[in-house]
Amino acid sequence: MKKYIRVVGAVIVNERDEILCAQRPEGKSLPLMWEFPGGKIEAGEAPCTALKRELMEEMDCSIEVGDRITTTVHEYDFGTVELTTYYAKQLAGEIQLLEHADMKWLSRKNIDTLDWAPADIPAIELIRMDSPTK
Ligand SMILES: Nc1nc2c([nH]c(=O)n2[C@H]2C[C@H](O)[C@@H](COP(=O)(O)OP(=O)(O)OP(=O)(O)O)O2)c(=O)[nH]1
Repeated sequence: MKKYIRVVGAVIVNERDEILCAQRPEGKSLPLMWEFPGGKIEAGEAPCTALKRELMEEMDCSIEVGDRITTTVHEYDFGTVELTTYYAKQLAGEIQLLEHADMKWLSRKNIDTLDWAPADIPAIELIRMDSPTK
């Protein structure tokens, strides 16, 4: 059976209703594809705690976690990823790219112009259609 990997992703929205998009590094799975910052939930960890921990580790950024967007399951050759996305707001700190190759802030309507990790596509569609009040 394939490895089942539970992952959380933060959809960070700024005051201009732009979304933070992060590019994966070259040397890992899904190289140079775009994703939401976040990562694997550790054993016994709450999803929201995992998301805050990952954002500190990857971007030195503290966040407030908001509404859940969606949970989707995608089978990759290296395993099955269950991705849950949450809206989030940046609370403090300058975003630092400690693990990612690049980042962009994109408007909702332009968010689908990047080469997203396949597991993210359902969330991308929901975010594009969503209102800017979140
Ligand atoms: N953080 C994050 N990971 C995602 C997204 N979409 C998606 O398919 N993934 C995949 C990529 C990774 O295989 C896994 C997340 O684990 P991770 O963030 O700890 O990834 P990693 O590169 O450090 O680890 P690895 O895959 O090299 O083992 O989920 C997303 O939007 N955000």
